[in-house]
Amino acid sequence: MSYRIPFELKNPDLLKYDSYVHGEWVKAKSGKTFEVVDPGSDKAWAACPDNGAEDVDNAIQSSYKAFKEFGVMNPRKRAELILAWHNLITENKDDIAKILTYETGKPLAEAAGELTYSLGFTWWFAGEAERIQGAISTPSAPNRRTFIVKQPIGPAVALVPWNFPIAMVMRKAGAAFAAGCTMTVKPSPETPLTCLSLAHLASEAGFPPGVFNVLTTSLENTPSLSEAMILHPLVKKVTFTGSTRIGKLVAGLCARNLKKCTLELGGNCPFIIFDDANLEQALEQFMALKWRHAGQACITANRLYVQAGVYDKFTQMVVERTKKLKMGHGGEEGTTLGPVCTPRGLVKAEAQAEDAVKNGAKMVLGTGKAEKGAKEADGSGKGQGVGGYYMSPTILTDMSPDMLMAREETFAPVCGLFKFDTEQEVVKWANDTSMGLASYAFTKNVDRMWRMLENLEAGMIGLNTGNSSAAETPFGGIKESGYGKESGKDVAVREYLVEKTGTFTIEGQY
Ligand SMILES: O=CCCC(=O)O
Repeated sequence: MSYRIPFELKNPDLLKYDSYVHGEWVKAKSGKTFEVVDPGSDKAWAACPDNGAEDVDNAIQSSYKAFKEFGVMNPRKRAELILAWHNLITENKDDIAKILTYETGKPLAEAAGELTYSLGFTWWFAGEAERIQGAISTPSAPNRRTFIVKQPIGPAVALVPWNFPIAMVMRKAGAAFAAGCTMTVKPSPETPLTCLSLAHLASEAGFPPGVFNVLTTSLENTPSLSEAMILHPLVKKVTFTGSTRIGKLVAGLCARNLKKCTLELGGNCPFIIFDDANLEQALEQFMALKWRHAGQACITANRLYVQAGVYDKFTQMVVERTKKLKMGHGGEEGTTLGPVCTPRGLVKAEAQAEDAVKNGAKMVLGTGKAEKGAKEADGSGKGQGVGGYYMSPTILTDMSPDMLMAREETFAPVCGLFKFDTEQEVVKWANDTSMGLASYAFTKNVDRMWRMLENLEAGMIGLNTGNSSAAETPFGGIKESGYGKESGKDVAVREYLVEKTGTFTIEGQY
């Protein structure tokens, strides 16, 4: 079947439809393919190999073969390769952003923003490659010195989500390549093409065959392919970003052979606004965080807690600003809110909104229902009617802790406001979740700010700040949001290293 590509690229070579193994573009052994669909129109526009477990050994053997050389390559050379990749991605930024929009639905400006964010990783990890250092010390036993050397752990596997498919690949691969590890990536079935464009540019940048492999697959084959990748004896490290449910399965598979793994899992992040907050500042930060990718970020503001004294005012502010969003196809000029990436996302969001209303919440904006075709966010119906997985931004007030939206990640453009009275009460509610990815607090009281940093249970705390993700800062959760860090100084690369302790006896020295 042939497909019509719904956009034009300056560099059409970026569009690759086969998997990438050992420097070759390859098909699945079964010959099967699966379709890539534009969430903004519900139309398939490409197809990629539907790899299964039988395709794994070839890719991992290649990764292992490449590791033998890449793992001992001089760090300066690895840094140069990462930088060459960085420069090529920069040159092709606009084109890759377009592919991203037609895979994920996110508006072009946001897609370009993801590219800028992602390029932070290649820039940062090019620097980190040369800064991997051991340690030396003098133990209590006489005449001895101990030292620690760090070495790449071995071939790694990355299981990558669809919501930030470029950033997640570059964050994981950047750290792996800096450490000297090779990586086989399994992109999400929704977003294989951006990953393949990165593979193409990695090859142009001069990475040796096998350093960066990509195995694409369908939703149906994802469990068996992932399992085969994780369990392959030559794989020494697994990194996964996705739901807590799947994260637990990944951790279980890794545990069988004591394989090191990094898990970046779900969030259920509270966003707390105290009476003494600067409401304009809080609103700016909230708008950017909450509606980013139609609410589909793991660190999104999932529960909005507003103190009683400013609750009504802030509700009105957030409703007025949200009405100005322009919902539509991500590729259309001026769109600020795209569709969600999958129809299943809409089903979950509808159920959550319905549950909230049934339990006493008031819907003050939107419908909480999927709609066909893009409309203005104010419900005026002036949209383009293009089909796709749309829900106009929905705001609910009078939320309570027993509702589904308080307990689960929403991952859609639905926002619920909870009213609270005291700091003690809100901290209790905020922490009343098995998740611990990010939390946000807005206050101008310095003592309270510090208490929030210490008392909120999350791996990342935004203080008068919404999104703080950046290559320079460690990213990662606590509790059931996972373990291990990505990005940041030393900690991210350490996930791909083993440490060896050497002990040396010196004659004639103290
Ligand atoms: O959704 C997960 C990643 C979001 C981020 O890196 O800021």
